[in-house]
Amino acid sequence: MSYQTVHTFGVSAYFIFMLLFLWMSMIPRTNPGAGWWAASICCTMLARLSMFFFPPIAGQPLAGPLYVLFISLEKPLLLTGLTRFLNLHIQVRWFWMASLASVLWLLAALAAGLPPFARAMGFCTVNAALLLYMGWIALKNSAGFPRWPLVLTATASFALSAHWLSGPGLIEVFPAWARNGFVLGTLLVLLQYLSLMTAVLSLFQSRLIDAESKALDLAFHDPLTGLNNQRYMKTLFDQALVLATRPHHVVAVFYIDLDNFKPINDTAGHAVGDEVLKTVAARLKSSTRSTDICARVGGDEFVVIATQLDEEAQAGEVAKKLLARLTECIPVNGKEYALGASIGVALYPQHGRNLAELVQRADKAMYQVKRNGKSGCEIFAGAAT
Ligand SMILES: Nc1nc2c(ncn2[C@@H]2O[C@H](COP(=O)(O)OP(=O)(O)OP(=O)(O)O)[C@@H](O)[C@H]2O)c(=O)[nH]1
Repeated sequence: MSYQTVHTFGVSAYFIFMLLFLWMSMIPRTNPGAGWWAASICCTMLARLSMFFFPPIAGQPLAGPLYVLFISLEKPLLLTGLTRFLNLHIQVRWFWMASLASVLWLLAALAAGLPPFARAMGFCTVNAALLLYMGWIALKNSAGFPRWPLVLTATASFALSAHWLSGPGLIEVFPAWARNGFVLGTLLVLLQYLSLMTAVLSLFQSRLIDAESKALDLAFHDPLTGLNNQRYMKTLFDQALVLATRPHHVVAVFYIDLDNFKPINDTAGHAVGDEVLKTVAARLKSSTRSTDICARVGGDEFVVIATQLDEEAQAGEVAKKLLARLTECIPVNGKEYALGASIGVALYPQHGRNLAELVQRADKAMYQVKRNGKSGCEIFAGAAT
């Protein structure tokens, strides 16, 4: 591969990568690292461009300084991008100081008239050390981030580190390595940036999926107890009715209002009240079948729908079971809290043909229990259970 071909390929590939990183940095909430990496690959591209326009083989005085300048900017930008991506609290000024030290070394070595090998060795060692550090932090902090892209970043960084470290020695022994080394370097840099790009996109994708599932969860569930919310209860009830095609099939709606819940809030605090509500929800779930529907429809109000009962009498048994579970003491932070529950029951199809009717009648039956002194259960129309 000719000198021009190597650098044309490098510059073109870096340019495309730079555009992609720029694009990623503009997508809201993609990742703060992407902008830094757009800047760092821009420096790599400019470093290559300087080699293209001022080839050192033609003895151009600008080639070396421009290359050194852009590479010295690239490494701290690259590392800063990684610290932003991984949300690390590392003082990035050390990266800049290391890069500055490598440039100062070059100037001092030039002034002292040191041979090219010695000059290059100091500069390359600093770059190799920064890349080694980059690989190490990518590996060490990959938990909670896309693992395989970061392992690839670390691998490419370690390989590039070895490449920088061995470069001056190899060029001394095999001068042709100056060109072959650029081919290898270009491929490794591309691998490193490709892995970073994959990491940004994978993280973005997993955050999107998380946000979507959280939004869905909020749309269908009560955030405190995790039970279904009122809207989703209606959907589930409609689905249950479609399945309720067996003759004599009964669906029972239980409207549950906790008794004396307010005093718990007032004396022990809202946080304890929340824990009590969560325990109530867990007890409702554990006392019903997986095909039944449990929903929180108000502060201390719940609806349970038993979807697959064979006969009316079973509804009374379920109500008693729920009452017994809910009136057991609830332990929170080492203290026990006693609750009661008033439960009204309405049956499908006897008491209503749709959920609104059934809930309204179960609610009416629940109020009858409250009027009769609380903590009990009653089927709509006054039939005692
Ligand atoms: N901790 C907590 N309390 C809530 C929440 N939502 C509503 N509440 C409270 O629940 C209480 C419900 O009021 P009531 O039903 O009158 O209380 P109660 O003492 O059970 O009254 P009875 O039903 O007549 O026995 C109110 O004090 C609300 O502030 C919540 O999410 N968390």
